[in-house]
Amino acid sequence: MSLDLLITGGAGFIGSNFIRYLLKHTTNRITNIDALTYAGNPDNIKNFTTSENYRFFKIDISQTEELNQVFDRSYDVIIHFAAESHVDRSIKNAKAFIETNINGTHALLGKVLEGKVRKMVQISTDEVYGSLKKMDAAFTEYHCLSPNNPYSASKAGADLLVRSFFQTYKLPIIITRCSNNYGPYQHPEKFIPKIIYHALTNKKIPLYGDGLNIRDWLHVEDHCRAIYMVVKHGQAGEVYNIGGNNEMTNIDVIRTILHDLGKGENLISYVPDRKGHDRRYAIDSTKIKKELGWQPATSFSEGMKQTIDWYIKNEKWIESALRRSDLL
Ligand SMILES: Cc1cn([C@H]2C[C@H](O)[C@@H](COP(=O)(O)OP(=O)(O)O[C@H]3O[C@H](C)C(=O)[C@H](O)[C@H]3O)O2)c(=O)[nH]c1=O
Repeated sequence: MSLDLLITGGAGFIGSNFIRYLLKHTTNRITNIDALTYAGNPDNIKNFTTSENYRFFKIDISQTEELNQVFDRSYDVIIHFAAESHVDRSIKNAKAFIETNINGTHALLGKVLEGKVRKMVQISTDEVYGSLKKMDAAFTEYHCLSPNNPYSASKAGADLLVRSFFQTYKLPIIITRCSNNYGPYQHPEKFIPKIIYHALTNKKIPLYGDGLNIRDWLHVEDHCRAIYMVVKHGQAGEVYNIGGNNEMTNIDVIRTILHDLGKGENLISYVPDRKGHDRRYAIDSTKIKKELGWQPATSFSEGMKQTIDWYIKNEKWIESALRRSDLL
């Protein structure tokens, strides 16, 4: 059965990959809304317009009048990707993070409360759990939230609002929390595309602190497949962690990419640490594996080769993304 889906933030990295996944594997009707800020890139969605199941509106979710425009119909599911997501930007100025991530989520919850949507999936992050010490176990869905930077605090705030709407109004809402994504169409301010672009153009690669912070890397296509399983089969009120099972130190990520590109380690430049830099993220994804039968399918070495290949072929895309963000 085809579903009527409302996707927020569908011109961003994970959102646009999710729509690509839907157009390839399903016949669902898709309404994509995105504010097209620096990270929501029209280039990411330009091929979608040929599909008759797809429509796009430039909308800021935190502006209720703008949001009303797409409620000319009701939806089966909202899949809520729209978010300010770069930790370094949130440390400089958190205002947009509060507006989009908290007020925007609140505005969408209002639409679910009005009965305009049958189900909502809130796309969140493992950063809301805070940081783990190296030897600790991974975070499960039942860990308390302990965010350490303004970005993760804004996502935790949104998650708690979502939870409260489930508890108070019994609305059919689900939260997913992923680890660090990588793959095509990721904004080059983020670690992996930044390393690739700097290596390709022989620029120094800034490595924060001692380079031993650990992230768990998840290929974006594995993530999109997991989200669609949650859309179809997830239980209201539940949280599902989605991890890549692939923890690496930042220095090892850089070394892998430099090696794949045949570049030397002289490109690495140790720079002062990010303020409040979380040491390690790791999540336990047993729940989604057991309950929904999801598994990550892409190994890091294979996913990284594909990803590097994509950025090599799309160097112009990287430069236009940097220009849109005043970074070039
Ligand atoms: C940009 C940059 C980053 N780093 C380090 C900082 C982190 O330890 C690691 C990854 O950084 P990035 O900013 O790409 O991602 P995180 O801060 O882990 O957060 C990301 O993954 C979570 C799940 C989200 O939810 C965020 O939205 C997403 O941005 O590389 C450097 O050493 N140098 C750099 O130039």
